[in-house]
Amino acid sequence: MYRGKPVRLILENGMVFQGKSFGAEKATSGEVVFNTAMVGYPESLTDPSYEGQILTLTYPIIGNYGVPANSKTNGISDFFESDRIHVRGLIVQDYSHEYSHWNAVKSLGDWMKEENIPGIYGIDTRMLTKILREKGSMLGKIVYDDAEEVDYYDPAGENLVAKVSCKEVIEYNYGTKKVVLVDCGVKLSIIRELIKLKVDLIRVPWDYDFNQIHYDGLLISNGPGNPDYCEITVDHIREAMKLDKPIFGICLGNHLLSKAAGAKIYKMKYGHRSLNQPVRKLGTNICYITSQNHGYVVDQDFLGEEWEPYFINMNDGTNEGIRHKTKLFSSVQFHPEAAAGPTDTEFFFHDFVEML
Ligand SMILES: NC(=O)CC[C@H](N)C(=O)O
Repeated sequence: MYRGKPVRLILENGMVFQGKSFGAEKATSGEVVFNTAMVGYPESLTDPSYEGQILTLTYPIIGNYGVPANSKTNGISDFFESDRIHVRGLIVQDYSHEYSHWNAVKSLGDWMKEENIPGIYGIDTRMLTKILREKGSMLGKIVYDDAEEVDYYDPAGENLVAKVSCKEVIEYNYGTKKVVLVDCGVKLSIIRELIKLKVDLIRVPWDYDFNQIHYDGLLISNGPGNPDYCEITVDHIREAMKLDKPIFGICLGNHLLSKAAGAKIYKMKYGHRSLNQPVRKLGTNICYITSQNHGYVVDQDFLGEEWEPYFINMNDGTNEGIRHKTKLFSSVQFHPEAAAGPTDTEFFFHDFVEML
């Protein structure tokens, strides 16, 4: 049954898709990207790395398990990846007006209304994804027949990390070993993983000079947008490398450590956004199935000679991590904290804490 106002999705190449609205009734624009996961919309919507993007989901039935309460433990949300929705819009095939789940307290549409985020359904998202795969990620907008148009918005033109990073230092004192977490738009699951392992966590803004702090290990978080906006963070990482303390980076953290190691970053045609990306550990036949959400990737050909590629994507051969040949510096392009997705690579957090 189709309810909701008529609304259109327009791509920058001029293609128009007619659908119905759910969530907030407002026009929006952003970069249209697709995720092929079957579950995980509460996690994806609140993942700060989606800032500036309109997300389309290929799994056809969305909303059927509702949205959990924003309950918190020690001040940290139990089920979300940040304190708000970061996508600028959501495109789905069949929106479930009814939901059922032990953990749900509201519908996806009601949550999006509260957070002022529009959605469009009734779109063949698999067809749309084929178009995005063919032509590459595109800008797009969701517009109402009876309302004002909006301009295309290109997230690449803005420093999104500055928008989503914490504004001041936040401490989580759960242990003795001190870990500095550079918050470029950190997913809360990363913080939950580290707290579980009982470290003393110092979460600092993306541009904070953490080299003035005495710490045992440095973790560089995920985050949205073009890594070229984070040159100051790269400078701080380069400085930190002189200390020989363990450094680990996740996703945008892989881009930033790689830049500090001399590599270049480029934008992929349509990115990796799913919960089943196969990565192989180089020099072995070990393959992990990983959770991913990134549009930019490391060109490992420019890595300094003290560095080596660590993991490789088995679908398209792109870089999935780097490591220093002799020091405890490494980073991965995928998400060991999962959320959503497989927890097979969660051991990276244990390994990192062991090194401290
Ligand atoms: N999840 C992330 O950290 C994303 C990294 C980067 N913003 C990209 O899209 O490639």
